[in-house]
Amino acid sequence: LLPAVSLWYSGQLLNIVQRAVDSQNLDTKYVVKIAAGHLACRLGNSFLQVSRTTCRRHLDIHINTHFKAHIVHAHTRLDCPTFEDSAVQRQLEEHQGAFGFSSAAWEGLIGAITTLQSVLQVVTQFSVLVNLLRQQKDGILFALLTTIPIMIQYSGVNSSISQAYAAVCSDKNFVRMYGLRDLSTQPQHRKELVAGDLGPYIYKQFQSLQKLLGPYALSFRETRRLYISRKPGWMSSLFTLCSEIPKIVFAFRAVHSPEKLPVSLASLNVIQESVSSFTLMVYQIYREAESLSENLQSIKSLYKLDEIENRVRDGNTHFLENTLSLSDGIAIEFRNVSFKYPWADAYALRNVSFKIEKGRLCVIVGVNGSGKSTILKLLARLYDPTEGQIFLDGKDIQTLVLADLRRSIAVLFQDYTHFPLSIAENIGMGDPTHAFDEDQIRQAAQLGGATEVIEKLPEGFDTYLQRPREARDMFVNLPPEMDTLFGKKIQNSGVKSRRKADRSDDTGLSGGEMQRLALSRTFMRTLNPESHIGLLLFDEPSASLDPEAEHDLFDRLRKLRGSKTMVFSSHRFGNLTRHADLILYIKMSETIESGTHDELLAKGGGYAAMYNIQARAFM
Ligand SMILES: Nc1ncnc2c1ncn2[C@@H]1O[C@H](COP(=O)(O)OP(=O)(O)OP(=O)(O)O)[C@@H](O)[C@H]1O
Repeated sequence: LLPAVSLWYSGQLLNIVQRAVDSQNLDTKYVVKIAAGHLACRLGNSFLQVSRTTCRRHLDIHINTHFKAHIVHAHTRLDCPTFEDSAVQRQLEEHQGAFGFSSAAWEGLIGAITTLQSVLQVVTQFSVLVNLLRQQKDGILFALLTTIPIMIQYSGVNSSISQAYAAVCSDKNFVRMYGLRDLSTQPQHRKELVAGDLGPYIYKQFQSLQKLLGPYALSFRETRRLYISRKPGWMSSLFTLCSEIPKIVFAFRAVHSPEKLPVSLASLNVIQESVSSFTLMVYQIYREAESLSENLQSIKSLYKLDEIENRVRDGNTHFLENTLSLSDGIAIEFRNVSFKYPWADAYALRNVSFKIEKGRLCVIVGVNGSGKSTILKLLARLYDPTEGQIFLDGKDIQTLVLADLRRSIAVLFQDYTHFPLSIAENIGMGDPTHAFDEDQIRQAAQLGGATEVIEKLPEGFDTYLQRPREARDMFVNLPPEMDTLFGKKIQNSGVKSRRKADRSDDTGLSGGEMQRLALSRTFMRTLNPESHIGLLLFDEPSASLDPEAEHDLFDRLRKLRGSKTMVFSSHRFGNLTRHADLILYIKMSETIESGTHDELLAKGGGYAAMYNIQARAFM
C-alpha cells in the first residue's frame, strides 16, 4: 500500500503549492506534516525494497529445499509398476524443470504472491492517479508520454544477454546429495531401490545433507538465477534517454504555447513518477498472469504426487517374528502363477507351479526370454502375479508386510545398476542400517572380489563411478584463450563441454569389474549378524566373470549361504547345476522339468538336450 499512500502525499504537496500560489498564503504546519509523511513513505518504501530482496532470497532457499525434499520423497515411495506407468512418469517429469527440481512450484508460489501484491498496488494507485490527472491540464498527454520508456524497457527484458560462467564442484556432501536425488528419480535404479527397501534411507540422508549444506544445497543453475543479476545493456541507456522525452516535449510546448502549460510545473514530476510506477505494475501483472494458472496447477500436481497409489499393496502379516527360523531359509511355493508385465501383451510366465524346500539351492535354467528373471522379480514382490499365488513359508506373499519381506531377501539382478554415489556407499547401501560401516564395506568388497579393482582407482572407495548431473563441471562462454580455471582444464562452449565432462567421470571399469562391485553390495546385505536374510536370489551373477573368478565366487557363495535358501538363474552348466538340490528348466514361460542334475539328465528331455549342447563343445 505504501506507493499509493506516497502518491497521495505527493498530490497533497502539489495542492498546497497550487493553493499557496492562488491565495499567496501558506499553512506551514500542514506543509511540514505532509512533507514528513511523504518522506516517511519514501523511506519505508526503500526499506521494504531492501528487506524484500533479502527475505525473498532466504525464502527462496527454504521453499526450494522443502519442495526438493518433497519430490525426492514422492519418488522414493513408488514401486516398480507404478513408477513405470507412463501417466505417473509424465506427472513426475513435470517437476524436473530446466531450473532444477522445484522451479515450477516455487515460481508458482512467488508468482501468486507477486501478482496479488501488484493487483493491490494497481488498484490503489489507479484511484489516486485518476484524481491527480483530473486536476491537471494536459495531464493525460504527459501520462501517455511517460509510459513509452517503460514499455521500451520491458519489451527488451527477454532479449538474450550472453554471459560467461563456470562451476566446479568439489564439496563431497553436495555431490552425494545430488547423487541420492538422481538415484531416487532415475528409472534404471528403481528395481534395486524397491527390492532393497532403500527409499526411507535415501530420503533421510537427502534431508540431512540438505540441512548440512543449508543455502549451498541449491544447484548451480538455481544459485546463478538467485544471485547473479543481468547486467544493464544498451536497453537501459535507451530507457534513460526516453524517460527524458516528456520533459523535453513540455519544454517545447512552454516555448510555443505558454497558455497551455499545466498550472504547476511541479506536478509534472509527480505525474511522471506515478504513471511510471502504475505502468510497471500493469505490465508485471500482465506477465505474471500469463503463467500464474499454469504455475498454480503445477503446485497442485506436486502435492498430487503423494496421492499416487502404489500398485503393489502392502500386507499386514509380519514376517520377521521368528528371525531364528529365517536363518534356516525360506520355503517357496509358486501355485499356478501366470504373469504379464503391466504394459505387455504376452505372458512372461504361464501357469507355473513349483516348490522349493527351506534351505535348498535351486537353479533355474532356460533359454533367453523364458522367464527366469521374472520369477526372481515376483519373489522380491517387485510385481504381483496376474493369476495364481506365491507362498513364502506357507504365507501368501501378498499378505506380508513389504518392509519385512524385503529385509528377509537379498537379491542381485541381472541388469544391476551403479548408483551415482561413491563406491563405498554403493556397497554400503546393500545394508542401509550399516551404510557407513567401513569394516563391513571392506569385507563385502573382499567377498565380492572387488578389493583389487577398487584399490587401483586413484580415489579408492571414494571414487564416483558416475557423477550426479548437478555436480558436473560447467564452463560456458569463457574466453577462448583461457585454458584453466580453478586448476581444472577448461573445455569451452556450453553443452559440448558438459558432455565431455560426463565422459571424464567414466572410470572405465570393465563389465566383470562392475559385476564384482554389484556382488559386493549383495554380500554387504548378508554380513551383519543381525540381518534377517533367509533367501538369496542371484540372476546370472557370473555372466561377466572369468572362469577363475566364477569358481571363487561360487565357493564363497556356498560358504555364505549356510542353510539359507538360494535361487540362481543361469544359462551355464557346471559348478552350479552340479551342486543344486533342485533344477527348474523353463521354456516358453512354462516350467517343463524339475529335479536334480542327474534326474533331469536321465529324463533325456529339454534340460538334457541343453546340457549336451554345452558339454559336446568339450568332448
Ligand atoms: N519390464 C518388462 N516389460 C515387458 N516385458 C518384459 C519386461 N521384462 C521382461 N519382459 C519379457 O518377459 C519375458 C521373460 O523375460 P525374463 O527377463 O524373465 O527372461 P529370462 O529368462 O530371464 O531371459 P534372459 O535369459 O535373457 O535373462 C521376455 O519375453 C521379456 O521380453
